[in-house]
Amino acid sequence: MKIALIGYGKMGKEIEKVALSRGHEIVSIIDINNQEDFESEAFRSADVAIEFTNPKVAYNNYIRTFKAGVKLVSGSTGWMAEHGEEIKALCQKEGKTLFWSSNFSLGVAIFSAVNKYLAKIMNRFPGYDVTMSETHHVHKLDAPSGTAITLAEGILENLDRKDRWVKEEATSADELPIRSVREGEVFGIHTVRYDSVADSISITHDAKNRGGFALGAVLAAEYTSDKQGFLGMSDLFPFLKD
Ligand SMILES: NC(=O)C1=CN([C@@H]2O[C@H](COP(=O)(O)OP(=O)(O)OC[C@H]3O[C@@H](n4cnc5c(N)ncnc54)[C@H](OP(=O)(O)O)[C@@H]3O)[C@@H](O)[C@H]2O)C=CC1
Ligand SMILES: O=C(O)C1=N[C@H](C(=O)O)C[C@H](O)C1
Repeated sequence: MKIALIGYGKMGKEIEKVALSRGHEIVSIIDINNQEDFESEAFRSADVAIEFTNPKVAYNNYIRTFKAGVKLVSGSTGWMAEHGEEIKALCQKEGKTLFWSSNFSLGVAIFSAVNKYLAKIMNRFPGYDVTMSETHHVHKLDAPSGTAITLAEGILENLDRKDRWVKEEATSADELPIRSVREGEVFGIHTVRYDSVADSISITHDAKNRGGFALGAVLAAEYTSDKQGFLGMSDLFPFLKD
């Protein structure tokens, strides 16, 4: 498969390694200094573009990729609140294609399913209150992490006594607090914790490197090459749905 990379930072370089190891060809690499390449023949020849940049530029990259007629996989976080509805509509009504996930690692796909199941169970156990925390490297621009927001949404959909997530501290019982820590070069740790007066139950995903995110992104690209619409991990792994 012919793959274009948009963003050649920590994730772009990791994805290049995984893509080459799986027999794919990298036909174009777009970073901040060669934006004109969105119009290049090489970029247009890609079966799929994989985008990992930052919250501020991701939306613009999506629009330029759609204009070039190239299918897109993206892991950029922090853009969804502002542009999510428009991008979904372009995919669902205008024939564009984006596979997006806040976290491409297979471990987080499994963790998300367990998180939703645990939240459902906790409807029967009102003595437990839930909190979340996420820890990442100091270079990260967004907080809470995209993964933490997705996990929080999974809890809100399934646990009746919580209505919304908030940053850091809850001020009422219906709020789900997410604490964000930035330290060193941590790849990404997410914990969901239920506390009662008697005990606590925690589930944690701890990424050991960026290889898992990169593998998931390349698997998503392989899946997306002959699909259309707004896609996510529940399309790639339908057996993890509910
Ligand atoms: N979904 C998932 O599984 C994962 C998601 N992420 C997310 O992916 C994103 C990228 O992470 P990471 O690779 O660690 O970040 P990096 O900062 O290491 O890489 C981002 C790259 O994008 C470049 N860039 C900046 N602006 C543009 C632009 N307009 N067009 C093309 N490239 C541009 C940057 O260049 P320069 O440095 O010169 O600005 C940099 O090389 C973040 O939003 C992060 O949260 C990260 C890991 C996993
Ligand atoms: O910026 C990162 O590094 C990561 N970002 C994603 C997120 O915001 O959840 C995924 C992963 O945790 C690494």
